Amino acid sequence: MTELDCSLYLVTGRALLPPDKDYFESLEQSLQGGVTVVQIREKDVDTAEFYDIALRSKQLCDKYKVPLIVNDRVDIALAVQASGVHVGQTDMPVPIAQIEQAIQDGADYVGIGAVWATTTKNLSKPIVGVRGVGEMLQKLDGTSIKSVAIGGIKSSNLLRTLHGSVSSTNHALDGIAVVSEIMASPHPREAAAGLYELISAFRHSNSISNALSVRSRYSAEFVIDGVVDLMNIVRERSPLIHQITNNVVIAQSANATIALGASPIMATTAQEMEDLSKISGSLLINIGTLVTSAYEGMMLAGTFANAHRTPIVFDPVGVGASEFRRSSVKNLLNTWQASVIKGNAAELAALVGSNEVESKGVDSLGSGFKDPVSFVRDLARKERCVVVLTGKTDYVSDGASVAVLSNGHGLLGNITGSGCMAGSCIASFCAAAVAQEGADPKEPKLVPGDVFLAAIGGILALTISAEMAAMRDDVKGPGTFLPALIDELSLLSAQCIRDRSRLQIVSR
Ligand SMILES: Nc1ncnc2c1ncn2[C@@H]1O[C@H](COP(=O)(O)OP(=O)(O)OP(=O)(O)O)[C@@H](O)[C@H]1O
Ligand SMILES: Cc1ncsc1CCO
Repeated sequence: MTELDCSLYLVTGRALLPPDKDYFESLEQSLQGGVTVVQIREKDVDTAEFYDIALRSKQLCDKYKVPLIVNDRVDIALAVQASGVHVGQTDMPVPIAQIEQAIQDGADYVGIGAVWATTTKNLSKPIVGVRGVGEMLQKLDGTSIKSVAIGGIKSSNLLRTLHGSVSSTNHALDGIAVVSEIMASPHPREAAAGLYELISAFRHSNSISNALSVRSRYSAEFVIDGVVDLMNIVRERSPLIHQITNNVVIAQSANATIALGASPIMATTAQEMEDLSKISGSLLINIGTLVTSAYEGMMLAGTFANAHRTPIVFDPVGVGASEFRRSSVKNLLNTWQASVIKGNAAELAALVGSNEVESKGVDSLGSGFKDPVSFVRDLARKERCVVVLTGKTDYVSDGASVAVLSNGHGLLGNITGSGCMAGSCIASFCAAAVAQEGADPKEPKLVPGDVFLAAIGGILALTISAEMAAMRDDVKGPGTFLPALIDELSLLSAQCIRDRSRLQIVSR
């Protein structure tokens, strides 16, 4: 087979056609819209009818110079001189061994899925999940085998699917397979064209960068200027920050948000997530006191946030403490894509299944990672987002650069919820970053704005305010420190950030 362009791989199925839509008309319009490969899949037809459909489909595909692949039936593929035959299930989870087998068998491409299951109540539960796709793609490193993700992919989750389905080695998908969004559409040409445009834009941007980091190099001066700009935007625009957080810190996190200049709404119920997603500048999800009802809200809120290209800051509080937290975090991260994951050393160690750092409930014990710089960089690449590792020193990475931040005060470690407030501050800066850049629907980035700068900004705002609070005469200990910290967040000036920031950028 000649070089296969898998960008937009249509899997047909006459059962999905809208009423009165002719199959061949639909196929031709989807070819005009930019479908690059067609796989015909027919259930419950006899051989003669399948042959007929395959032959006419082949003629249409030839007209548009698009390869035709036949699902499962080698005899029909040969009879109509199709470009190929697809073997194996199309909509069952692909085990990693099957990828290895396909490499050995000399396959031209592999379909990886099912990424998403069918939609129920607006919530797509992943089967393989985009994080699973990324792992499988890594297996294809060094081969010329193309890859296509399949299963429940539609325009509402396309960007999240493309963004998340990239391995740590930056191996991205060659394309996506679509069934119902094109086949069930009364306007398949437009449906295909919209999908094709986004896929090609993403593939282009991912080939020139890793589509995760905004810049390949940052200087400390540039970062501080950027942070000051973002802080001003928080104050000028007062973005709405939707926070689903724990009931230990809910009031102090809301107050920290207001002090910084943003506007909090603390809401957890699934029924209101769609409405809130339309008006929020960013979303914070913190699992500190996770209950089942809030978990449902988190699943939905994140899904809507991705669809609206709104940043999600995720705080997997105490993830190592229980199996419930571990499995919930896994499902959440498989369902939506965070823009920032923030945690202390024990939480981030538990997230990757490492026992390098011990935890005690929500707290981290010991001195942390041996090589925190490499740890945050690798995790950012793996999770396809900015990672913030908190502690006496904070580390922030976009998968390329690492910012090492040495501000803060020991009193932050003596109150509860300083990490949670850091999350609220980061979410406020993320909303400012989106407002600063503005959403360009043609730009294939999951969220607009420089999330790396925003994450650094949130940490600097909290830690420098903490230093200011700790110096005050009225602060006698943790009890008086907390209200003073809220005061200092509201008083924080650009000059104070410039004078006090202690940051170093490590690039490799
Ligand atoms: N000893 C310390 N010195 C300076 N800064 C600190 C110290 N301890 C914590 N901080 C700061 O406090 C913030 C929160 O970090 P920490 O790692 O304590 O979060 P956490 O463990 O998630 O907190 P919590 O679970 O109470 O919300 C970080 O920005 C960090 O820099
Ligand atoms: C103490 C505590 N327990 C669950 S959440 C929380 C707040 C700090 O993470």
